[in-house]
Amino acid sequence: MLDRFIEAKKEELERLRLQEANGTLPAPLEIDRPSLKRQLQEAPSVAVVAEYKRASPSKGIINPRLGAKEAAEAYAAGGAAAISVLTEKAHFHGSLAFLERAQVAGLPLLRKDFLFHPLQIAESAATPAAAVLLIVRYFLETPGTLKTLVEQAQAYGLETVVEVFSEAEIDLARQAGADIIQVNNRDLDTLQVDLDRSYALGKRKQAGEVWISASGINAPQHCVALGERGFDAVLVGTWLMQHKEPAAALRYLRGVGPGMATAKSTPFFEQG
Ligand SMILES: O=C(O)c1ccccc1NCC(=O)[C@H](O)[C@H](O)COP(=O)(O)O
Repeated sequence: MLDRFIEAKKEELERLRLQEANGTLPAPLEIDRPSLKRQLQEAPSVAVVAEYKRASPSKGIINPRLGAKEAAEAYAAGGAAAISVLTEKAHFHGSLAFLERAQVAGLPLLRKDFLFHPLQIAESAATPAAAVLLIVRYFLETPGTLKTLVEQAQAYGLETVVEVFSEAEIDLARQAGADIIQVNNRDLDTLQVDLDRSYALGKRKQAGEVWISASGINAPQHCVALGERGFDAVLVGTWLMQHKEPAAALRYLRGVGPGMATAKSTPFFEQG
């Protein structure tokens, strides 16, 4: 699957190379980007990063009628700590323009895409994104490139969310300087989700890191269980996008009703 995602990026990279050669690459936005890390760290309970996702390889079309601006407003009203925006076009029907529209909520924005080239990071810096996603699996043979991209993003004032699937990938993420680590519960080949991956890998969290569990989260009990294992945040897309009232769905998920607090605790921390 990851190879298919890279293949779909060929045209985009050609365009970016041409823009660089012509001197028409968009300039970095000179704005104060809110910190995703701080926002997730300071949340009193397990934070929700709510995702704007119109379609996906696992579900096909999810909800093309909900606009990015409307979704962002609903997510903010429902208490999201940050918003993830899928910008990948070919498989997720995303667009960079969605980042501009989602900006209305004033929350940190995560650009979710398949990013592996410095020009894609440069292009991200021209958007209001606060952070970009980097998937360790793309850099198993070239861990130096992951480090370079993390540093390039930082130089632009962008944070990085570094996604892992295994213990070995956590080590690579740390070697690259990652301090926001995301465990993806979805197998990128079979597309099956299994929260046990987060439950197992959560034990590797170290002090000073922010951890996010992503994919397949659709119940307050998931947030409670992940909070008990030290996760600072959950990232939820499909379930919120499918819901008629995303703000209400988000409140339900966050357990803001009586007796449903999703406490954050750190019982399984590794010694850093
Ligand atoms: O969502 C997919 O089908 C998918 C397939 C292959 C690679 C990535 C995929 N999703 C990207 C994501 O990281 C998810 O959108 C995110 O974790 C939210 O997941 P969910 O709440 O299950 O929509």
